[in-house]
Amino acid sequence: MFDGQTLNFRPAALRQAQHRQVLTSTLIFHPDLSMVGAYSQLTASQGSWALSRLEPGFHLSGGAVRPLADPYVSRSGLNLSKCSGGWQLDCRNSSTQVTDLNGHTVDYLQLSDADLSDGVVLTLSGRIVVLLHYASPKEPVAVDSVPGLLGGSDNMSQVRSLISNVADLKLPVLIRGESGTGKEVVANGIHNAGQRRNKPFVSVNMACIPRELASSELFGSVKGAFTGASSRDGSFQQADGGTLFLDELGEAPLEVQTTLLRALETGVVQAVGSEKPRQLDVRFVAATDANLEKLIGAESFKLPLLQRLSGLVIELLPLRERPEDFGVLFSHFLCNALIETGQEHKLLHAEADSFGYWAWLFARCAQLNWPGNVRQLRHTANQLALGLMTCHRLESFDWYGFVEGIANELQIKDEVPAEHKPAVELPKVARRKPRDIEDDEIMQALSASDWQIKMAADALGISRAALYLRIDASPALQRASKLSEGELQKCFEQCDGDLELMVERLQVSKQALRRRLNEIGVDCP
Ligand SMILES: Nc1ncnc2c1ncn2[C@@H]1O[C@H](COP(=O)(O)OP(=O)(O)OP(=O)(O)O)[C@@H](O)[C@H]1O
Repeated sequence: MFDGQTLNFRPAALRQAQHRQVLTSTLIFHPDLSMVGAYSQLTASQGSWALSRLEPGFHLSGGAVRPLADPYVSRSGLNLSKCSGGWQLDCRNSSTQVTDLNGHTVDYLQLSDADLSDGVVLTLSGRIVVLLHYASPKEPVAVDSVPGLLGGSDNMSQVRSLISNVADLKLPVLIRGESGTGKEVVANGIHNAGQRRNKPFVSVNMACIPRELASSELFGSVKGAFTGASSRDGSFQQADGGTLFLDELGEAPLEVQTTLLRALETGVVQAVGSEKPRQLDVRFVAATDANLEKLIGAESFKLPLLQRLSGLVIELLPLRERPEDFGVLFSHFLCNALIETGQEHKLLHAEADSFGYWAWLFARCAQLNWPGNVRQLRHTANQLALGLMTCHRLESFDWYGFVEGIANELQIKDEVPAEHKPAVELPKVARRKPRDIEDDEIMQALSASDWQIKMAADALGISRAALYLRIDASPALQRASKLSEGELQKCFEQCDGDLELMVERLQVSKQALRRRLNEIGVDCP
């Protein structure tokens, strides 16, 4: 299959500019029926760049590539490499053609500093997505040195070397970063990279420890210590010899902070009702997305606790500030989700002509400059895999609708602009007659789209109105607007007002449910 076609970036086309920069590209491509997330970098002696004429016929001089099933992408993976003719990028396609997202063939592309700061997305021959952007020069760190932690950005490389430096020390580590940036992954990485890896890793959500039970939750209790007390270990004893992960540290009630601080300062713990203090060997890793300094100012967080726990502070940047990690993470989550739902053939063995759908999707999602967090990215990959379950063929999936849905969810105002139609022709979903669709399929589509009527209707290839009619006609399906006040009240109480849970139980659209609850005067967030 590989025909050795190569894109050639001629150094002559690299324009002079003021700043020394490193251009980094994330490549997602599809050689010989396997998909690869690769990472490469090209150093310019001086700034601004132009991608030059594309001349097929050069040979590959990059390193080996690894299949997506092994998500760790090595720095020695696919490289832009220098050869006598210039810079080369293996494209592995017989009709090498670079297109921008408008589908126009790009023969010569000049990128300004501003373009590169924002990030530029190109699709090559409908099967490779290149995300070009600036990054600063860095020392290579083995990308797989911390298993489970993906990404080759500066931030991830720095986190990896910090983890390696402290893994075997008992130094407490405080991990800071917005929600969903991977703090727990890092905490696990610290534990697994060190000598404690075969000992327990105990995670405690500090927000969930009731203030009146702080001591017994953390240090355990002996039988009869208080009414109903049984003899049990607390989190400290459970983590003896291993790591205690104090998650959501900023949410810990003050009483819990005091109890914790006392144990950290004395180095011993005493089970409630016991006379005997115990010395334990516990390594502390804490995580928070809270502004602890502000909390200290407001006297709701204790400064000495912060000082005790921040032997080393690891800062995780949000994904929007390290766009080069997007491709690797998305392809990893997507591949896992497809494997879990038994659909890996749709990606790993996709027909060559349908790979354009994936390339388009990656390009569009990369172009959203992913304002969400890593967890949302994983959720999106899962949603996509579920959505695809109702489509036997990739072309019958509503790719536009899906990306629009993501944009809405992430509150990105601009929808896919008309001029950003995909480089590949995405046929519209084949329209179907509503009566030809079984209730089961409707149920699956609704469930896969989280009961979002538009998304489900698009996936089924029928109109929204037709879907409502089918729901009304089927005894197995229901609409929020048709639920009785009593039914709603009961479910609201049973679910403690948790809207997500109610949607799951009642199997209706969230928006409609919220509307209906408001109608009957139930306050819901
Ligand atoms: N660098 C990464 N490599 C692989 N998976 C990641 C990475 N970062 C985050 N994830 C995945 O994203 C999801 C959220 O990560 P995690 O729970 O560690 O975030 P968090 O910062 O602890 O979130 P929170 O503050 O809400 O507790 C998990 O599924 C995790 O596996």
